[in-house]
Amino acid sequence: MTEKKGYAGNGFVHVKNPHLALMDEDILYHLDLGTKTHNLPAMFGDIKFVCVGGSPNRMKAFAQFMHKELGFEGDGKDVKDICAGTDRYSMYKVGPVLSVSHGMGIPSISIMLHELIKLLHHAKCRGVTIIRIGTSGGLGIEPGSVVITDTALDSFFKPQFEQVILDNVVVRSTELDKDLAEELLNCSKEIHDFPTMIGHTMCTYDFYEGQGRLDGALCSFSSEKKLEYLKRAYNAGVRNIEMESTVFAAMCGLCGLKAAVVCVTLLNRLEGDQITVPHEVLLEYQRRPQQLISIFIKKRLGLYNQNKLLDNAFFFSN
Ligand SMILES: O=P(O)(O)O[C@@H]1C[C@H](O)[C@@H](CO)O1
Ligand SMILES: O=c1cc[nH]c(=O)[nH]1
Repeated sequence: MTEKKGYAGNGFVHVKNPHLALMDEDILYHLDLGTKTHNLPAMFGDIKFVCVGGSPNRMKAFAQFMHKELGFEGDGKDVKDICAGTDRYSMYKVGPVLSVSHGMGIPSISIMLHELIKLLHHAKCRGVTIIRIGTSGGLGIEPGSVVITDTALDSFFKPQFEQVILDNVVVRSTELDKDLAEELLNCSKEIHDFPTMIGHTMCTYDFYEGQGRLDGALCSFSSEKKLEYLKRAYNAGVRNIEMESTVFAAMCGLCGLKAAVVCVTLLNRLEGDQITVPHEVLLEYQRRPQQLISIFIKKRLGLYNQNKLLDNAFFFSN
């Protein structure tokens, strides 16, 4: 069974669940938010950009970076974790930007996305763009390159995500918004410090065996088999490998959210498995997608003027 994409005609976020309308209260358990305990439209109604990524520290750093980039007063160091009541995910709001962590892998991001999408729906948000800013393993490209995903592929190089629902397998499309990917690539032309490209991203259920690594606790294949698989992936158009893009693309597509995946590559998987770059270099790599997204957001808000910020602080309130 294949499910059809959502239609985002009116710009609202679609929740495709008839049971929700019958519920008196919706508790977003893993976010420690709820429709009766929080005024979600007042708290989140102005959100236009949602950025998600695996690590809570990265998403806090991104919020602090956006605080500075959008010209808010102060250093943003005291930005509050809205989900501090739970240690599952972290969430920060900076004007129209929401920065949320999702943990590692498909099950973790999927739980976060169910609750985040309902949150945007309850808050009556319109015209939201959602971007995953992550890390990945590169295929045949220079480490530190940034890949903007056009289509997320599964481990068989298919553009689909298989969701098990009860005892059925439902196949969902993993295509992302092509215009958004092009817009992001255009923004990357403002940055000259690292290469950025559009390519397919392979999404796996595991970092080790699932990504053809020889250095896990378990490995049953040869170095030749690994390279043969990774080269086939490269020939299928895959330029990087990570662990969330298929379910992210599928869920956002069905709920009418314009979505993009922008990941930096930490290594070239055709040359090795272990991530050997020093910690400071890793931190600098992780900032690359953030730099790109900051330009994109500022351009969308009309605040980007040849690298000079307009005096925009008074536009926003936290
Ligand atoms: O957003 P992050 O950097 O967590 O994405 C990738 C995919 C996995 O979650 C993780 C593996 O190291 O990094
Ligand atoms: O190789 C890598 C690096 C980061 N994240 C992944 O999923 N794989």
